[in-house]
Parts: sequence; C-alpha cells; structure tokens
Amino acid sequence: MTKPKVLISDKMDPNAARIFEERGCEVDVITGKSPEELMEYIGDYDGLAIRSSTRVTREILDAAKNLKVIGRAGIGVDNVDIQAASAQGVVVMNTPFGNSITTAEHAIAMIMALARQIPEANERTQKGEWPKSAFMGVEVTGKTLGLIGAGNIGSIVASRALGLRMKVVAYDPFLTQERAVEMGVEKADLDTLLERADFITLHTPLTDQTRNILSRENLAKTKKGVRIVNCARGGLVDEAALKELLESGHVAGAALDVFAEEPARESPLFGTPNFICTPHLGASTTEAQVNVALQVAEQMADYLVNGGVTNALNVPSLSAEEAPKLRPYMALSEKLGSLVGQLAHGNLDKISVEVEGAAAELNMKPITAAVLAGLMKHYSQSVNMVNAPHLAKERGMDVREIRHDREGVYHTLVRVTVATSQGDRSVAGTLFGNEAPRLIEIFGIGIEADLDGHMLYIVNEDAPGFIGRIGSLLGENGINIGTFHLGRRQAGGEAVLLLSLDAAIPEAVMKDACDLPGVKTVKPLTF
Ligand SMILES: NC(=O)c1ccc[n+]([C@@H]2O[C@H](COP(=O)([O-])OP(=O)(O)OC[C@H]3O[C@@H](n4cnc5c(N)ncnc54)[C@H](O)[C@@H]3O)[C@@H](O)[C@H]2O)c1
Ligand SMILES: O=C(O)[C@H](O)COP(=O)(O)O
Repeated sequence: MTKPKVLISDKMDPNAARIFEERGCEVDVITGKSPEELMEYIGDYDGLAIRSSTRVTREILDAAKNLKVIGRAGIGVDNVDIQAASAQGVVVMNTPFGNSITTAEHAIAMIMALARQIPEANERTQKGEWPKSAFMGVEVTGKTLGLIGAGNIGSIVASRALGLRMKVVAYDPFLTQERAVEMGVEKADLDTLLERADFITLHTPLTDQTRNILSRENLAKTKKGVRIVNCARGGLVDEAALKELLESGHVAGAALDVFAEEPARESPLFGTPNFICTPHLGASTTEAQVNVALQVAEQMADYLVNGGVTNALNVPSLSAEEAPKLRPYMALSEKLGSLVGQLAHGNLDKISVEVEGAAAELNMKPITAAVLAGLMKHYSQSVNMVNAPHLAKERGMDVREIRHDREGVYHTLVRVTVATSQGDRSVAGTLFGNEAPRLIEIFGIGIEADLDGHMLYIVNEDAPGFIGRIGSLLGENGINIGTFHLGRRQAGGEAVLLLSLDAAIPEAVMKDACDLPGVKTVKPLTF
C-alpha cells in the first residue's frame, strides 16, 4: 500500500513530522512559500498540516486534487475556506484545546503589562532615563474584568483572574447561569459589561456576530479609564476608534495580539500612547506548540491511515475505536445507496436511512453519509462521504435517519428508502460475519447477493425456462456469469434476477435481453 503523503506548510514543532512518519505517512516540510508556489505542488499531497500563516483558499483547494484532510495545529480556522473544503470532500480538523492555557496566560500577561505599563517602562529604563516618576500603575485586585466569550480560553482567563482577586463579568450568549456559577463569574449582557468593566478581554471567534463587537459605538459605552485586551482575533475591535479613544484618554490602555490585517507590519495604532502589542504570539509557548503539533499529527494520521475522525469541523467525529466497527457498515451503506441510485427513477430528494439490530447501536452519521455518497455518485462527480451530506443539504434533499429498537430476523440491518413518483422504493442489507456486506432485499423482494463489480438486474414474469434463456444469451455472447441470485414476490408473479458478470454487458446484448419474453426491466449495475 502506498503511504499517504503529508505536507507541513507552516512552522511547526518537529514532533509533528516525527509522528507522521511513525504512523506510516510520508512527510515534507516546506514553509514560507507563496500561494502560487503552494499551488504547484499541493496536488501531490493527501494531507496538509498548517498553523495560521497558510491561507487555504478555494484556488489552493482546486489545485489540491489528492487532498483528503487539512489539519490546523491550533484553534482558529479562519484561514481555511471550510465551505470549499467540504464541497471538495476534504476533512478540516483543528486542535481545540492544545494552546488554550498558553493563550489565556498571554491575555493575563497583557492585563498585567497594561496595569503596570511594563513595556514602556522597560524601554525607557534601558534607554538610561530611569523614569520612575513617569509611571503610576493600577492594582488589578478588586477590579472588574469584562470577559467577552466564555469558552475554552475565556474560562481559563476567568479562573486566573479570580486567582488575582478580580471580579469577572462575562458576556457570552451560550453561557448558562449554571455554568457561570460553576466558573465563579457573573453573567451579564454586553451593555452591562461595557459599563462596568475596568479591563475587557475578548475570547470569541471572528464571526458575523462578533465582527466589530467593540465598535466605535460600543467602545463609547465603556467606563473612562478602561483597559482592553484582544488575544482572540483581529476584526473584533474597531482599530481606528480604539486609537482615537487612547489618544483622548478615555481608554487608558490597549493590548492587541491580533490585528484585522496580518501580518501587521504597519498600523495607525503603532506609537499611540498606552498601546502595546505582540505579533500573534498567543499560542507561542514551547508547551502549546508541542501539544498542538503532536495532536494534529496524531489526528491526521489516524484519518489517513485508519479512517478515524477527531475534532473535525465539517464531518461528525469517528473515534479510532468506532472506525473499524463502522467501516463494513459504511461499505454496505455505500453499496445500498448506489443500488437505489441506479435503480430508482425521478427526483431522489426524499431519502430515509433505517438501522436495526447491531447497526442501531452505532453512530448513524457516517452510515447516512455513506448512503448519500453511494446515491449521489451516479449524479455528481467527485462526491464522497465528507461532501455528500453538504451536497444533499445544498440541494434541499430531505434526509431522515430512523433507529429501530426492534429485533429483526437479521442481527443487523440497514435499509434505504427513496420516495419516487411510483411510491417508496427500498433496499436493505446486512453484514455476514459482521464484515461482509450482503444485499437482502430489493423493492420488497427478498434476494441475497454480494453487490460487486459489473452486475445485471432483471425483473421478469416468473415463468419456466427464463433462467435458461438468459443464461444462453449471455453465454452465446461470451459473457461469463459469476454469481446468480433469484427472488420473487410470489410464484408466477414478479421475479428478480441479479447476476454478477465478469465484464460489462454490451449495449446490443442488453437490447436482446430486453426482448426476451416476459422481461419487464433490464438494468446494468456497477459497484
Ligand atoms: N492569539 C492567539 O494566538 C490565539 C490562540 C488560540 C486561540 N485564539 C482565538 O481565541 C478565540 C477563542 O478560542 P476558544 O478556544 O476559547 O474558543 P471557544 O469556541 O471555546 O470559545 C469561544 C466562545 O465565544 C462565544 N461566542 C460566540 N459568539 C459570541 C458572541 N457574539 N458574543 C459573545 N460570545 C460569543 C462562544 O459561545 C464560545 O463560548 C478564537 O477566535 C481562537 O481562534 C487565538
Ligand atoms: O487560533 C489559534 O490557534 C491561534 O491563533 C494560534 O495561531 P498560530 O498557530 O499561528 O500561532
């Protein structure tokens, strides 16, 4: 088996490359290249490991013909076009916790640096000024910290601030009262926070709701003498308004680790009194970088080698334990989706996936994704399990998942039903020995078969002599039958034949098969 190839395109702890190699991947480290250069060689890789410098745009993804997974060694994925990645079937994963403590500590360091003006005092002291009377700081003890965003990092900041004997007021629409009590913070609305905070620290992602959350208007609502810290994302604070308020003295200090435009080689804020900044260093500690590098490499290799999905932002997670159990179900589901996609006609926009027996114990999302991938691959190119649910949603397909508790005849069963203009059409399958996908029913007729390679599906009137005639026709045309499966609704009623063939059936033979007496439908199938 060829080894999956991974490209590390941003500066990353060397442990990442080591883990990739140990887990059976080939790895190249090529950093600091332009998007045009990256586009030239990205097509060779199955995996792309990044931090915040590589921008994974639609154009890069278009060139990344073999790409299966993008791994972000860190939290923010705003440098990745997730929609384009999903549409292309590329899994996007991050490491949501590896640098949280480090970033929270950076925010606390910024709070302390602002309170005691450490950067300016340091600079002037080293210039030989000994400016003892120029600086008068504030204590943080007893002050109110306004926390905007109380997720992973925000809650660590809160716990450290409480340790510094600050009061913490938090604004986060997803913060429950119970969680606020557990964190020891006071839940507030944004206006209350702005009015009351002596220090404000931001810990939200950049979204349409949070962009410019500290707008000119909101900054004007803050207490005179407020100090502001942003170690989350540029774009959360109006930088021009911040500069004016620092100059007027309304804002007593501001510390930014992140800027609306990065890298920020110039900014109107540079040189403004009481403004300090760092070049997006929130996650830059040895500990955090080792954490995220190890984690991203483990996750990506797990996906590329075993199909395990952890911390993905565009597909449901699938643990390394679940992956081997689900793999045969995914193969079965893909085949059932493919069968129904080849046999049913009309608008296949209503689909239900039902599971019972052992299958009902499993995570259904990957099973449904596999059904959709099998169904849609006959209608759209480059569809896979990652992009199939997105494509189905985009097309407005009504997808239902039904889990039955009942015990059926089979120890495990997956059924796929599509609503067609002729009514519901359903196919079902099971796993033999928990491993081998096996069809057990087509459109209400019990029939057992492997769905593999070239097959021929025939519906005919159940009458003596038909099997001989179809066998002769194929034999006369040099087409070897591999397996032969039969089912019927009732004696003398509608019968189904499912043949596996060693080669694709030529058009002319298909026509002759259609002309055999009693034949209603003939359809070549491929799996
Ligand atoms: N400076 C750095 O180097 C650095 C390092 C790590 C993370 N970050 C950034 O820090 C941010 C926070 O990371 P995290 O791990 O805590 O994320 P998280 O998802 O755990 O927490 C984000 C919180 O923001 C809240 N939120 C969302 N919309 C909001 C709104 N409109 N108003 C108020 N709160 C809102 C969410 O409910 C959530 O609780 C992210 O943007 C991340 O990219 C920066
Ligand atoms: O979202 C993150 O994890 C941080 O912004 C860290 O970014 P970096 O990996 O480029 O330091």
